[in-house]
Amino acid sequence: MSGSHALLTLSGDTIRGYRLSQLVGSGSYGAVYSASSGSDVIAIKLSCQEKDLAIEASILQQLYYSNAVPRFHFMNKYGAYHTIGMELLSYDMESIRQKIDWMAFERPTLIKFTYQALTCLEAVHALKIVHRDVKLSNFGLTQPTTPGNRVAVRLFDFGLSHTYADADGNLLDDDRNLDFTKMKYAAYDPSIGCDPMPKDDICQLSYAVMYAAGFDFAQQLKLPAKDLSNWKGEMIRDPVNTVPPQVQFMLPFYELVSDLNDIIPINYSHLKQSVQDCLKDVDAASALILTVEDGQPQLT
Ligand SMILES: Nc1ncnc2c1ncn2[C@@H]1O[C@H](COP(=O)(O)OP(=O)(O)OP(=O)(O)O)[C@@H](O)[C@H]1O
Repeated sequence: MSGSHALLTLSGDTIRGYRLSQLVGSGSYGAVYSASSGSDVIAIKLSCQEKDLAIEASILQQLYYSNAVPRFHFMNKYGAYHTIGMELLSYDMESIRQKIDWMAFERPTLIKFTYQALTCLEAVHALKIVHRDVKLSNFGLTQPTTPGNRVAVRLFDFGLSHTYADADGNLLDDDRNLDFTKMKYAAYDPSIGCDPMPKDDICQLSYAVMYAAGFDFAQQLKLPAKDLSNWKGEMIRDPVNTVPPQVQFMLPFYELVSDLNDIIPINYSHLKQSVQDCLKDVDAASALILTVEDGQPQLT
């Protein structure tokens, strides 16, 4: 059995007093289980990638009170695996998208999601951390709270993240030397070899939003490298004529994203206001509501 396959068959094992109950997700190097100890239910992520998991644990700890990421519980070693215990989220945004009509969120949902996702990134960037792997499947929702089934957006999977500057603002290298030119959904600058910076997280968010709106971003990523790069460049040079029809209504946001650079500090209030301006009759800061009927989630 390969190491990664073995990661998927650990239901029933106990880690730090928590019994792994159900596999809730898996990625290239990790598996995530729901796990319980009495009435306490959490998520436990297991991975063989020691360094990535240590970075992720440290970042979740730093962001504990931010309401931007799942709450950190513990880090542990379990046989050959490294583990993180954290708050159990409900759905991730991509798995909801796959289950809803037309595989596209409605405009008010897109607006509320984008607003909250920006708030998450603002908290992350405030600590001089850049996520570098922003995509729809890396945003999750908290467990619904009663009354009303309100949920909040959380950013997770900090395996590729990096603290890019110290407290004095000196830039810090990442000795993992990750190559972001190979990441299809990288923002334009990293795709041509620049180090990913906070504005690139926001650019990746803008790609995630068009995908969430029903634009066939997966097909776009299949373009020859040169064409894909040209398209990303055009999104910056000429958003009016490049932003896909599904998110033309969010042009105020895309225009601001195209103006971001690494010199001028990001004005998150301005970005959030631009999201609000896209749909004036919806309060972008109002809560998202998650309902599930016959296994079919709805996010409004
Ligand atoms: N705290 C959590 N609560 C519930 N589910 C989670 C949680 N964290 C992650 N998941 C689920 O597990 C999946 C894999 O998690 P994660 O993305 O952190 O692993 P990874 O191996 O780093 O993945 P990737 O290959 O995308 O980098 C996610 O897509 C999500 O569905």
